Amino acid sequence: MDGQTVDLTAVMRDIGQRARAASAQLAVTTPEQRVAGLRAAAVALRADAVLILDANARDMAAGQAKGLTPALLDRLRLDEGRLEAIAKGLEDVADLPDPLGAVMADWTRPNGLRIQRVRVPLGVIGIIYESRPNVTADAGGLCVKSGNAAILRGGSESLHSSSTIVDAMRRGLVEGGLPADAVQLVPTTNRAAVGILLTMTDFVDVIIPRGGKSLTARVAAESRVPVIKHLDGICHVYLDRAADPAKGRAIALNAKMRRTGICGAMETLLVHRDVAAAQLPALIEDLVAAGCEVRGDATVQSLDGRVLPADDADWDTEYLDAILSVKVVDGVDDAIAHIERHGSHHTDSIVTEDAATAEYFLARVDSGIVLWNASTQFADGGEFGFGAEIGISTGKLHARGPVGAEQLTSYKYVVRGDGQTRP
Ligand SMILES: NC(=O)C1=CN([C@@H]2O[C@H](COP(=O)(O)OP(=O)(O)OC[C@H]3O[C@@H](n4cnc5c(N)ncnc54)[C@H](OP(=O)(O)O)[C@@H]3O)[C@@H](O)[C@H]2O)C=CC1
Ligand SMILES: N[C@@H](CCC(=O)OP(=O)(O)O)C(=O)O
Repeated sequence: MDGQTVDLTAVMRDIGQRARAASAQLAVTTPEQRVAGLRAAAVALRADAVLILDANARDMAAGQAKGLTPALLDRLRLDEGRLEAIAKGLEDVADLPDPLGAVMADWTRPNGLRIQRVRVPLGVIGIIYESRPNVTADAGGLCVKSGNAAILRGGSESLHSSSTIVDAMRRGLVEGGLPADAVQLVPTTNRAAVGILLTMTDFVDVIIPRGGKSLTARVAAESRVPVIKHLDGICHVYLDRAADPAKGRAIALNAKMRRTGICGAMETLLVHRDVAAAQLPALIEDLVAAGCEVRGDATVQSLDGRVLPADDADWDTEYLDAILSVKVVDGVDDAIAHIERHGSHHTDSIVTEDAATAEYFLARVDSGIVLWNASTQFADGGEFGFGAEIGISTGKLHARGPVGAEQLTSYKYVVRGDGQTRP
């Protein structure tokens, strides 16, 4: 619909109304129906492989013409293997334990009233995310599994790919007995549609923004719908005085270089002053050999001539690239203070053999995920056993860290009496 004169508000309200109706239907489906719908959606994705890959080739050609970086093109690209992984992902989500209807607490009051706290869907979830077609299927699938209707607004470069994925999913959902409108895609790249979505309080229960600074600023300024933030990851690894050098080396290299463009990649390495000279040279050697640019404070620079100077802006930068800032700190309190000041409450890790220092760090660093002797790249729903993820919540309300099907639910109280009235 891009390029046409359309009443965007009417389009978005129609999407909202359909989503609301679908969410009411979904909320009372059985676990078996949702499994059948998701499995049928996976079958439909496989059946539409040629169409989807064709659409993706068009997105890729436009992305190349637009000058997208290799990392962004890789994010956008589908092939048969990736498409199969997406379909398999839907089946994995289908096979997860059903999150709905679980009785979380159950008690009877002296007056005989029986009260149960029961897990229910959130309702309609609007998800705004980058040009990554697999997120379209993962997010739609997790919403359906948890009985929610999804309104998906993927990145503009992925519109053709995401449209064909959503078309296939909707057909599959219907074949499986679920409403097609359980998953809808905003059919335009016009960012005004995002603005409308953020204010559709009658139809949308939760907004999940998954992206960087520009999206953050807009959502903070305009959203009237409650938000579960999935924002930037300025993630740290702290090498403590009691760090095992081999673990530190392996973790730092993996945290930075396994995939540099993801939100869980380490952006700043903090090193205890007492071990900087002993541990940093080998670690910098590994990073440089792997193609990483290292920027550091004066002490770090003195240890290796290839280290470029870091300035104040580096500590607040999410490079999403093969660049790392390294800072020497005076101890765990200094590291925690740095993370509090410059981090983004996403994922932070300590490397140490001292259990007391590790527990001190884990208790005090205020991030969705805190790790001990493990890479920040484990910030991922799949790695947590959630089957897939919407992303990593960097907010504190409702859900923190990886958001899977269970995190897309709320609860309500079901009270059963036999005629009680309140005195
Ligand atoms: N916490 C998490 O789970 C995740 C966080 N991220 C973070 O996302 C960032 C990288 O993503 P990036 O490629 O920059 O994504 P962007 O923030 O550029 O884009 C994400 C989505 O937001 C939309 N958007 C961006 N700005 C606006 C605006 N002003 N108004 C309306 N819509 C807008 C984009 O639309 P359009 O296509 O029009 O640009 C796109 O759909 C990093 O900071 C990364 O850490 C990424 C993945 C997961
Ligand atoms: N959590 C996922 C990556 C999510 C993510 O950051 O995606 P993107 O920024 O689109 O590359 C993972 O660890 O694989």
